Amino acid sequence: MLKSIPFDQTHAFTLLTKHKAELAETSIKDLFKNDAERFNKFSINFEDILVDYSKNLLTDKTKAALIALANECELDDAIERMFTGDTINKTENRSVLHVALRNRSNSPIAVDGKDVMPEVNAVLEKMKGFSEKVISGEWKGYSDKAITDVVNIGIGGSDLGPVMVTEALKPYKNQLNLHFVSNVDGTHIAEVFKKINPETTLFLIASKTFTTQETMANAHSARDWFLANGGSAESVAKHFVAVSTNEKLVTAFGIDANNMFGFWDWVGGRYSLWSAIGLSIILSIGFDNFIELLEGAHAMDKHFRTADFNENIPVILALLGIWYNNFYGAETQAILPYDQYMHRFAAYFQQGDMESNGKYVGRDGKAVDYQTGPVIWGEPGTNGQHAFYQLIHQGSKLIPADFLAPAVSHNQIGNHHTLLLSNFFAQTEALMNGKTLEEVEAEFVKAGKTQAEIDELASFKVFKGNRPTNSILFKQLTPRTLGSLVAMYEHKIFVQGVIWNIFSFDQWGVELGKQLANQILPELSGNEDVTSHDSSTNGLINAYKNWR
Ligand SMILES: O=P(O)(O)OC[C@H]1O[C@H](O)[C@@H](O)[C@@H](O)[C@@H]1O
Repeated sequence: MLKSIPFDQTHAFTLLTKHKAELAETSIKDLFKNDAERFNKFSINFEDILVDYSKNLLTDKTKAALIALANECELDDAIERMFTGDTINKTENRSVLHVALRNRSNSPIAVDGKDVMPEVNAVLEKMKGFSEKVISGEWKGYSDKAITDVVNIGIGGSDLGPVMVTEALKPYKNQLNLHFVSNVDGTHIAEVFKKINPETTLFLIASKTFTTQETMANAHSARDWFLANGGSAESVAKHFVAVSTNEKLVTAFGIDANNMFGFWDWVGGRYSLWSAIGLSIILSIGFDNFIELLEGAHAMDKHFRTADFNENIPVILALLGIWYNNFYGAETQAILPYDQYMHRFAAYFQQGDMESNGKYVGRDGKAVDYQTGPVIWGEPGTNGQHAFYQLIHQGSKLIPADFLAPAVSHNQIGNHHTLLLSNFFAQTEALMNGKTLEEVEAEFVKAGKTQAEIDELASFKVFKGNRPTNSILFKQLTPRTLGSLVAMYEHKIFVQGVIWNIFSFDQWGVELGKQLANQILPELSGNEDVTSHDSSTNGLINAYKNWR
């Protein structure tokens, strides 16, 4: 079990608070001027990934103090506990073993004394056999036609990972058309129905619990649609498979246990794309590419578990996040991929990070009085530049940002990629350097402006700079590299949770939402006015009843 170590009572916390005051007059720009080795010192190469964290408000002393903080919070011990199957998810009494799902070395990992690797490998083999049949056309629908379309029905962790990865790895895609239905809004599934043919469609019902209201509603509507459009009860087995930990409910729904791909309660929903939840990924890019994804994640796992904290990418990124979040009052973290294929990457980590570290209760059961998880947001560059970067450059808030980009594009069209990357390089430089009043005035003079015009306008064009960024440059967005990048962020989140002294692997806040919706549901039938809530909720429900 993880110890409770209140983070703000550590010696390192006090040191960092003092150290922040020492840095008050320091700019990142000056740190570069005074140290020719800064980039080499504060960047890490890992396989085809280069993580440059030199454009941060960080000196050797800052780094040492942050690592001292990690040590004082016994991060080493926490990492080992995760990798060896300790029940670190205390509030649900579970191990946290997404690392076992991609444990390509196959070394034994025990939960309650039993090695989980044979089961992990058995499910992978089952998915391999099944996906090969579907992709090759050997798996036939009820009218003996090959499958052309796959519809993944799931939400949260049973949707976001597969969506993000299948989008990111589109260049590796085969002929199957992938669709994702998550929202309980009937519009989502209705639009998919317009595009598919029941004879050639395979539905994957993906739900860890197989109780999630949205997913169950969509699954039943899919089956109703299938039966109403030519399918029969006997042919359901050819068109519906399930991905779940709950065999009982899967069979109760009418899906044969043979058509179920299992996983285990030690896989958190938001960490489940590596499990059978990845079946839609396998169907989209093939089993071998999925294994590459796992290999990439496994390589990052090994790095995280063994590298000295000074050179440990997830640890460094996590500590930098804590530095800004808890010592500079930053409330958000932007994730900005300069790769259109990664357009769901930030959305994916909204769940990964905010569901994990959006907690105010410490591991001792008491409320913490410091900030925990940041608000995660972002869009691909350069779209973001023309939307919200104004606030990052000149707003009143400090917004630490991760910039990610591939050196080689999958689509070599004209000079698009050099244009894209020139923006990637320019933005972090500009965020750091800013623009002084003198520089702005010089520009005005050059443009022939009068002194009166300069006096009136110059201040608006000043950029303070000193805005911290990480640049994560990688060779190309391959399955292996994507696997490493996702695992890198997963472990970053883990490290932050350990240091903030919270439990990162439960999600009671989401469970509350599920209960509340179920309470109101019966009140929405009938025409009588509802009076059981506050006047706003009553008023809204009753207005809805009048209009529908
Ligand atoms: O896979 P399930 O069980 O349908 O859960 C879907 C999602 O439900 C809730 O929002 C949370 O528990 C998430 O972590 C989970 O990913």
